[in-house]
Amino acid sequence: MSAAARRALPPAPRGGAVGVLGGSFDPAHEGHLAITREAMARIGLSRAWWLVSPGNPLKPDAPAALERRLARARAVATDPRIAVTGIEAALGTRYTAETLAALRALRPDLRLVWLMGADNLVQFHRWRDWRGIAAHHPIGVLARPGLRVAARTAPAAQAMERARVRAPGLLLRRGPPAWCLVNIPMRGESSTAIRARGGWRR
Ligand SMILES: Nc1ncnc2c1ncn2[C@@H]1O[C@H](COP(=O)(O)OP(=O)(O)OP(=O)(O)O)[C@@H](O)[C@H]1O
Ligand SMILES: O=C(O)c1ccc[n+]([C@@H]2O[C@H](COP(=O)([O-])O)[C@@H](O)[C@H]2O)c1
Repeated sequence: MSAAARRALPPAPRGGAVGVLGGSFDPAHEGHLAITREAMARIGLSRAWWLVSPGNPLKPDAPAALERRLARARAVATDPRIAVTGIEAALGTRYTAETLAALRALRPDLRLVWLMGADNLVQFHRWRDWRGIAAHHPIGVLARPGLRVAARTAPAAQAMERARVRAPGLLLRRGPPAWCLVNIPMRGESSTAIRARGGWRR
């Protein structure tokens, strides 16, 4: 593990439960902040980390420069319990399964809960080693406008049906494999919409 990766690892209290929200954050928006806070409250997380990705392996277009996205994410993440990190670039990983394996090796004491919006559950079955992610980490899937049905019927949702829990508070109690559709108040913000109205240039 490189010194850069260790430096990029955010602090967290020993034995704590940390929500990990990976994303392009191109750019970060108030929706990210709201869903993270809501997920923390519902799941019972003391910290959250935003992993600003070097680039989503399934997205064809390159995002804005990492340093710019990190700076914007830090400006948006005004809650002191949320840390923003570019650790994936330092680790040289862009596949979530590999990133989470590295984080587990760095901090085996933590319970890391993977957080993602419902849009990502819809294509989760296309992620590298998605079953491995679900085997090691509780997963909170955060409601997103227009995606309720698609999330419920997603191939990965069906494949993981037996591991589904109905209440987010059960995720940590039960431990992996366990996932939950977390019914937070819907937030309409998206980075795509911000870019479309010229609020962010790549
Ligand atoms: N409004 C939202 N409601 C629920 N989840 C969200 C919302 N915005 C982002 N997310 C989730 O947060 C994570 C990071 O999001 P990302 O950086 O891709 O932002 P985005 O707004 O989805 O961007 P884009 O429109 O470019 O896909 C993803 O898991 C995404 O599903
Ligand atoms: O590991 C994969 O195969 C994989 C495929 C698609 C997306 N991801 C991760 O999903 C997270 C959300 O991506 P995005 O672009 O929707 O913000 C981000 O951390 C990506 O690295 C991961």
